[in-house]
Amino acid sequence: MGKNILEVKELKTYYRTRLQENVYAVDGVSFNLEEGKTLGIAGESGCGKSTLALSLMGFYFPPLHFKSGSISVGGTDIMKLGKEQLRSQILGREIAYIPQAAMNALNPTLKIIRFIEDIMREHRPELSKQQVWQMASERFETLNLSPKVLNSYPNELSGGMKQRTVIAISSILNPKVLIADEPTSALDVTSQKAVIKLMKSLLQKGFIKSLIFITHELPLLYHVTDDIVVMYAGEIVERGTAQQMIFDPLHPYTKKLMGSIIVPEEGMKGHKLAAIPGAPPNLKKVPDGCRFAERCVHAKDECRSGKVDNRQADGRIYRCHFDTVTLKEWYEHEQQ
Ligand SMILES: Nc1ncnc2c1ncn2[C@@H]1O[C@H](COP(=O)(O)OP(=O)(O)OP(=O)(O)O)[C@@H](O)[C@H]1O
Repeated sequence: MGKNILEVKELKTYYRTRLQENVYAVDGVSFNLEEGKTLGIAGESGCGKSTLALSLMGFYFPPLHFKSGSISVGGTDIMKLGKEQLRSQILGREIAYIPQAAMNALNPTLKIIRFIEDIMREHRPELSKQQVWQMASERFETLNLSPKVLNSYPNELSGGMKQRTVIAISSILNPKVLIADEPTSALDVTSQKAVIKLMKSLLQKGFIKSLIFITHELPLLYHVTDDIVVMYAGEIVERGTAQQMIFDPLHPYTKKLMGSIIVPEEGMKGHKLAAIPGAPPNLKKVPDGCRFAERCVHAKDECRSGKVDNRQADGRIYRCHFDTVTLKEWYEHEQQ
């Protein structure tokens, strides 16, 4: 086993709405990420993926609040740091985040090099403008991006190029963990491939040490990530290798989610999350017992009360009342 770059233990974070209600968007999440590994996060819309990403960055600005748990990046518990320490020592350097639609948030009046200068002014004030230019153009070249991009305005770049530029900027300080939230959505297939290639090359060249990839595009998760976690209603319901999760899911929710791509690889193209009847529970008041029970065709009375513990099987973890033999029997019957 490699060294853990990121360790998350029983993390609980919530939104406090204007009506003073709490939305428990991340509710007891634990996982580790090893050096050199890529972790995919999947789940339907609203299950807490983006909130988990924000929470890992320590972005606790109202309405988002930290409740409990720990987040350790490269051995430092970031929840024990003050806001200023977090900003100057951790964000961008140790852990970096590319939010959804980040490429559309670039200030259109600034040339790309200005964004990099801003980062360097904060983190490497000893560098002159010329040195920043030199460093940025070398980095862009190594990543197969034309250094000419540095002199361009965001709206002069295509969507795919803009996204690759955002990724190159976000990783300029060589963070140990890079979190990319839906980095390929709204891109055509060729641009998606270029973005994936870029992220792989960041890892191969050692500019980042690990990657968290949040996406709805299941085939991408299979091709890009080593492991996948599936979130449901603020919790991780299963974690395993990409191969296990896609071709041999255990948790009934993972099974439904992955249902659309348990077909030969050729047919995987274009498949997105399968529609699952019903809707996830309201995160203001989560039900007792298994949160998926209301939508699970296999649910029994015991699923609707008490605590559901994690189970371990074949090196993976899943949160369900039933053992693998029972689950696999059900799934075999479903296929007949
Ligand atoms: N600013 C906010 N205030 C209150 N509740 C919020 C806020 N942002 C998100 N939520 C709620 O938190 C829960 C988790 O949302 P989140 O955006 O993390 O899910 P997600 O899995 O990333 O979804 P998507 O794939 O659509 O981005 C949802 O119930 C959502 O409605």
